[in-house]
Amino acid sequence: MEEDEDCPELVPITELVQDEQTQCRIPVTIITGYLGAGKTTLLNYILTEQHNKRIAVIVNEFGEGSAVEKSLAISQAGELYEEWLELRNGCLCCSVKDNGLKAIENLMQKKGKFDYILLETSGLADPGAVASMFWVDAELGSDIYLDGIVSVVDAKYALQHLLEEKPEGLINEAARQVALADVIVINKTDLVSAQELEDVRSVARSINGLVKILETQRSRVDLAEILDLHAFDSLSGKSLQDKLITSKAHPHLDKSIVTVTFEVFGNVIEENLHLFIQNLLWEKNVNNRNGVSMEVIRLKGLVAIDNKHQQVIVQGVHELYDLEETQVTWEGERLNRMVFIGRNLDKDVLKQLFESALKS
Ligand SMILES: Nc1nc2c(ncn2[C@@H]2O[C@H](COP(=O)(O)OP(=O)(O)OP(=O)(O)O)[C@@H](O)[C@H]2O)c(=O)[nH]1
Ligand SMILES: [Zn+2]
Repeated sequence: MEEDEDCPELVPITELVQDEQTQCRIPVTIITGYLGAGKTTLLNYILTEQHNKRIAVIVNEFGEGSAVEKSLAISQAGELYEEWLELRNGCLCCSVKDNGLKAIENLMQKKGKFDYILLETSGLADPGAVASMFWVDAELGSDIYLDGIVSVVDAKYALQHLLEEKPEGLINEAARQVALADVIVINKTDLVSAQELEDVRSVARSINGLVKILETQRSRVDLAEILDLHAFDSLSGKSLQDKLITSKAHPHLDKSIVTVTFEVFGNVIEENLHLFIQNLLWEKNVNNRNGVSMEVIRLKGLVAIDNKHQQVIVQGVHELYDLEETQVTWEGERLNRMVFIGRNLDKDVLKQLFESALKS
């Protein structure tokens, strides 16, 4: 068994600039996806695949009434272990805030550290809510951090789920899962034609312009494509406009979830940036040109704060957001990059508001 002090060994070279704190913390990847899409198949595949990580899997299913235990599978070098995770009220989603993470941490103390945690949310759960909870805890000094959100999509039924119109005000859960994802696994490709697959791809793309899309049968993915994404602590590299892979498909409904990005040079005044984000996420009083309130599901940004040498990352999931200073110092031009995924978004309005938060 490994020493508690050991860091995970598989640190990607590109991430070595990460702050040291992150390196000893344990990543959590949230696996989401519509009912029956192939989440459990994916987890089983990962657990039985040879890898040199000690991976803990937590399944967050609803509907077990007063159940107080959750199955927790731990795999190491292809060997499986079963553990039980005790949760006070049986629902991880509701327990994470108080004792869920504690339970995971206790278990780690008992069993030695895991290198990685995978958390399957039930098919109808809002992954944003689960993500937010890990995030909140990170601020309390937990040694667990959110690495990314992987959404499994059923190639056969995706279009039906994604394009289904919901009553006014309600958001389409399948679309929300795609909107929040850092990686989409389009599974069951054996059940559809090349054209159908292309349609699924392009609708997913029209919702989330930055997401990485993988295609699988029986959820057999390359683990390197879904683990260690550092999706919540980096927004680096190429220009957003290059990164943004826009789909040819036009969103099918006005209420569709879309991705909006822009880049602006300058220094943003921190206080103004908070106001801008809070109006958007909390007050929800930022309207598009048709006077409809914009609804942001996911927000990411790399910003140049006035008087700060370091690049700052902005992350938002639903109403929760934070600013985090990176170890990277601005060199040359200070280019702010923003990404918004949500409904009724208006790029021009968002960009203008951001520009008015800049130091003149
Ligand atoms: N044809 C086909 N069937 C698949 C594939 N992957 C998974 N399945 C089947 O799809 C069904 C659902 O898979 P699960 O992995 O249980 O899906 P899930 O997302 O965990 O389902 P819930 O937890 O109920 O939401 C199972 O019967 C799988 O055997 C695939 O690539 N092709
Ligand atoms: Zn499942």
